Amino acid sequence: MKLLDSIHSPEDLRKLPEEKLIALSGELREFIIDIVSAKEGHLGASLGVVELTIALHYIFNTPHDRLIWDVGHQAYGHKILTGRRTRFNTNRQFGGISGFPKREESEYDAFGTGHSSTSISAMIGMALAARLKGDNEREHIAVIGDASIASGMAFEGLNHGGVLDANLLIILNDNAIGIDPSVGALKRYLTNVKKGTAKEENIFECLNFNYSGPVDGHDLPAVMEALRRMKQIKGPRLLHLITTKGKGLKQAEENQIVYHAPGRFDRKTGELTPSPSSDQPPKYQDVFGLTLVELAEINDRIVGITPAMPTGSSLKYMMEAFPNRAFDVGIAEQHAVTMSAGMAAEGLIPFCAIYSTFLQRAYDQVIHDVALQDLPVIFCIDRAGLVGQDGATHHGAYDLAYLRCIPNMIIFTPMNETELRNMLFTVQQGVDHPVAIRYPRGRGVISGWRTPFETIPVASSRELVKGTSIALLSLGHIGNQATKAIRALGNPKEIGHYDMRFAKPLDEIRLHEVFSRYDLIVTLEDGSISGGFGSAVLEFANSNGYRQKVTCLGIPDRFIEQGTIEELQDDAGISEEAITRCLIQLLHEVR
Ligand SMILES: Cc1ncc(C[n+]2csc(CCOP(=O)(O)OP(=O)(O)O)c2C)c(N)n1
Ligand SMILES: CC(=O)[C@@H](O)[C@H](O)COP(=O)(O)O
Ligand SMILES: [Mg+2]
Repeated sequence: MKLLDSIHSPEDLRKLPEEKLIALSGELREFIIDIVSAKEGHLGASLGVVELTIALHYIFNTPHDRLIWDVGHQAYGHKILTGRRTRFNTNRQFGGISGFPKREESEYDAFGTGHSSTSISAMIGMALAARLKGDNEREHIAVIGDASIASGMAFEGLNHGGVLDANLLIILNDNAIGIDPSVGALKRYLTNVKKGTAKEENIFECLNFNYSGPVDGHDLPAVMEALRRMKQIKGPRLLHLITTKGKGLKQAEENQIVYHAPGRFDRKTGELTPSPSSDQPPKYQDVFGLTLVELAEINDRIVGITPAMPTGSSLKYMMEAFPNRAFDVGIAEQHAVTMSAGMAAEGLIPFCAIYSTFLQRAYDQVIHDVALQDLPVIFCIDRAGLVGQDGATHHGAYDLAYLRCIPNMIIFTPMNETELRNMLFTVQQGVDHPVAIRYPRGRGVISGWRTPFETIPVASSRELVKGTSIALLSLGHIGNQATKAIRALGNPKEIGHYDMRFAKPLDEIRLHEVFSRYDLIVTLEDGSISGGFGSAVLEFANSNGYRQKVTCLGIPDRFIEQGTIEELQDDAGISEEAITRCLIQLLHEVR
């Protein structure tokens, strides 16, 4: 029997003789590779903290001692050792366990994560709570990566934590990479610490943390010894571990960007499983990234900004082509937005590429620094809508609602690659307002997308099909599901379909036509119904005295968990089947 099979909780782990832990780390690594190779997920980060995970649960009294995993994509080993080994094959699947720590899933998941750099603040909150309850012994541990600790929120926590008389233990897991290589002055400083060439003063000691390290994070006895030493000390402490992302799988160590979340791969050779067909439409992110390079060639005022997602957003193409005009600022969404505002104030045309879910962190900057000054920052909002297996922390469900209420914003969402390309072309000609262009994770619908540029007038929509009594108004890529649903019903003459393109400003001329012609209206979007595009249409109808029934299809008022995008769209009621069901019902009403 394997050692791993005997561990159902950290209680079992703590009963193992210490000399067996190295063998256990080998088994844990193999188990993670086994499951992730078949079921997909985040690989490199979890492989890099196998020794640390075992040591933490062995030495500390979890779950009483609080353990928080920043971002949480490295917590697979933690999940497996804390009673979820037999369910780990459902990781990130619909109805299965989450790919991130989640309080409702286990008492060992002290705090839910997914977005980065929250662990230090959450840990401080828990430590202060313990102190107020008269417990000065409990330990509070935040495991945070080198890219995440460079974020503003982590610095806020360091600044506060350093003056507290509370049990705070930060484990800095330094592998010198985020998803893409880490950037910035802190990265440079940490590199110098590792080389032993850092200045005398240690940055963390200056902030009043008791610093220890750097320690080889794959030398299990050394990690155990360091943790035991830290346990003897009270107050704010930081242990600096050096690890290798992807440790234990050659390809993952050698190609850390790809093996961050590699998709399926051969468990034995490590080779990636090829995708079924090369003749697929392009990913929206690539249409954005490659089109931006074309536009930057003809317009030297264009600059590109990404907060730590050059590969995921495909801004990497512009970074390669124009290294002086494209910037990875690290995990710093707030800085990315305000820096873009500064650039726009100076007459540049900043394309700020940012995932919908991560833009949430820079909401005040969007309002206060961009919109209030009506600065023409172009937000290229990727991963809008349901994103799939990353689940509730990562869905881009709210951008339509949270942007629509901001004065001066123009919100465009393309139904296909050509519309995305043409809108990127349009805005660089000069729109004079902030613009949000939102598009989903995944592929578009057409292969020959590199068509000649055309301008898209602001607030213009497209009539796709004229009908007699039911108008379906769709926004963005999800409109393709509506096209399929209408086709599946045999293109009934009653149903008209419109690609509305703009959530703000609305194409009011079109809406007057639609409300004058049709008896029933359906709106369709891949964002929250509350406050989104459907709400905008209802506001229009209300303020113009139209009385038709308006059915709003979109993401309902609950958090959608993880699964394939198809499963989740069905769950939310916006899949092709769900749209078909809705249209059948409405056809009964009008026939
Ligand atoms: C606020 C926020 N921005 C961006 C991301 C996307 N993201 C997930 S992991 C990651 C890199 C994290 O790097 P690091 O902290 O060094 O951890 P490692 O993966 O190396 O363990 C990024 C940018 C995120 N999760 N949250
Ligand atoms: C953990 C995290 O936040 C990222 O790794 C995220 O999962 C990336 O998402 P994409 O795969 O859509 O780029
Ligand atoms: Mg890292």
